Amino acid sequence: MGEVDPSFIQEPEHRPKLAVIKAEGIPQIDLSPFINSSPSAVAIDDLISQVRDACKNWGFFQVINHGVPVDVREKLQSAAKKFFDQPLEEKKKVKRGEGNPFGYYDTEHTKNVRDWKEVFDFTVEVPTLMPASYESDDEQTAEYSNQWPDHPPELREASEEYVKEVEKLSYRLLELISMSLNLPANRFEPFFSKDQTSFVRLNHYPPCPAPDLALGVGRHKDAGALTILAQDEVGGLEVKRKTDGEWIFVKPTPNSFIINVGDIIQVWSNDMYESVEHRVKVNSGRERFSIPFFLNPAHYTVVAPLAELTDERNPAKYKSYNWGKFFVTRKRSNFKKLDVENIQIYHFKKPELEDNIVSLIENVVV
Ligand SMILES: O=C(O)CCC(=O)C(=O)O
Ligand SMILES: [Fe+2]
Repeated sequence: MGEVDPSFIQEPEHRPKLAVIKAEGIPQIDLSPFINSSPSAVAIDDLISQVRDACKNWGFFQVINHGVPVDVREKLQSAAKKFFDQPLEEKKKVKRGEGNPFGYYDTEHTKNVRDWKEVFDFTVEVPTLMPASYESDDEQTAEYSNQWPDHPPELREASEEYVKEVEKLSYRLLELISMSLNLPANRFEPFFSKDQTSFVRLNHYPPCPAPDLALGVGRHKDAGALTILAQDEVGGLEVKRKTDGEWIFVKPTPNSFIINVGDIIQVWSNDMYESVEHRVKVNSGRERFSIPFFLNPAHYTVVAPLAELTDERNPAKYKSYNWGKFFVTRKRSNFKKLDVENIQIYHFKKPELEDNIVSLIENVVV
């Protein structure tokens, strides 16, 4: 990417600190009791309570013994490196464009500042159905498929194998999260079993001559339900600690995955769990690779706090919204610098005072 163009420069208050804060990191959870075929009830209960604590306190956790074979992950990591090692003209042959949001690109903006990275996105469900536009009155849908490059030839198969394994893990995690909210294990399954809009991103962060000014990914929250991230040994991910807003470095642990709850789980849980801000630092010496799997529901999913988790004492904090429209609106702002803030779930937040008054009136009447 050469010199640091001004479009990459973060506002002073969002620039990264180069020193790493020594702190207790995000919790690590050993999933082996859940991956084993005959786990004890006590072990499962313990796991559920670890997941509950991690989701409440951090919104993030790291899992080990997760059941995804290490060779499946390594095959994709090495194919991804081969892909990004090619000259730009080669990568641009599978560039995302007006007609297809999946493929290669290097001009993503997060909060209107350009990210120091290049990515290759591919979708899980082929074809993936999505609203054709972000306009709320346009009901047309579009069908998207993947654009696989000729080189390296193994990228497609490595990607498809990886998805199969990580998707299984995502369902197990959803079950744990569901039980941690005192819901049946399969409560979330119908949102994903048909027409899911999940996708995988291969991230490449090249060495950056100004790691004090730019970020690999600017501060953001993931918009979907759940993210399962594989990071390499270089490190760079930072999570905003809920207790004090400090940015905490996520130390790479070999063969682990980093899990975070996204905005949709925040809304479903009516703020019991929070989708937490994170960002990626870059460095001047080493390139870094990471692979997030974004678990997203069908585009027609109407996202709202779950009825089981709300009542008159804890009324729904959000108005419902359409996932597909939210997603395409967010994507639009990620690819060009806009003058407006991109769409966020707090735009759907109900005014609390009004809620309280309504529930007070209801209580008086009843
Ligand atoms: O590369 C990473 O560690 C995280 C990337 C990320 O947060 C994202 O792509 O949403
Ligand atoms: Fe993210």
